[in-house]
Amino acid sequence: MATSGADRTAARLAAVPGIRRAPTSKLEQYMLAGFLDPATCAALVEQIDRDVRPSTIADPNGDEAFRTSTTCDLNHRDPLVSTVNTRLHDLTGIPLKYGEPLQGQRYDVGQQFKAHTDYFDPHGADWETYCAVPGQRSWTLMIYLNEPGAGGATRFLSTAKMHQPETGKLLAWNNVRADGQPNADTLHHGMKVRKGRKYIITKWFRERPWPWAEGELG
Ligand SMILES: O=C(O)CCC(=O)C(=O)O
Ligand SMILES: [Fe+2]
Repeated sequence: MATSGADRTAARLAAVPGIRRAPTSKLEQYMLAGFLDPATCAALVEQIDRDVRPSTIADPNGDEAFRTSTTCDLNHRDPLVSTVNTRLHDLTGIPLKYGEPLQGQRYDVGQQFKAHTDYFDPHGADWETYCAVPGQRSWTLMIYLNEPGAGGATRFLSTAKMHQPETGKLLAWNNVRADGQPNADTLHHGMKVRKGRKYIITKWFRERPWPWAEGELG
């Protein structure tokens, strides 16, 4: 049976020239500067600006200000989106069908995504809605598309590391531990932008295939 291959992703990432592993045993995390060139980043920013909606969260916790950014559902029939998506899959070694559709996120001044994990709570009310078909999220890949004037770092609480936005830089981590359970040490905070705007793209991988529409993956 085909599998997502997510368990082999760390070894594959570790072999990428120029990549750095976060110096911690708490989570598997990698950083790669300049993964996307500035022109590609700028073109993605343009696409995000054309079509944003308020960002959402699973299992709302009553805090209306928990995630205040906007989100763009990128169009996978667009050649640029499709090329970037394929590159992210090649990097991880995870087949295309195990990926969620690529999203863009935009943060204006004062907007943030408070400390959260990207995996879904298996006991949460929204588990069925988000995970019945594709299962849990495994890896997260995110890429900074620009450098806001101030603020907008991604802070990992378990390592106390603040990842600063740098155009084209990729950040990757495994949301699942070696024993298959969600890794709470992946808790992270998309910090408030203080000046300018912040743009990123986010790619999440699943344990099982995503229900892609016919022809959408090319
Ligand atoms: O904006 C960031 O730095 C983090 C974004 C994030 O954690 C997410 O979209 O899940
Ligand atoms: Fe996140």
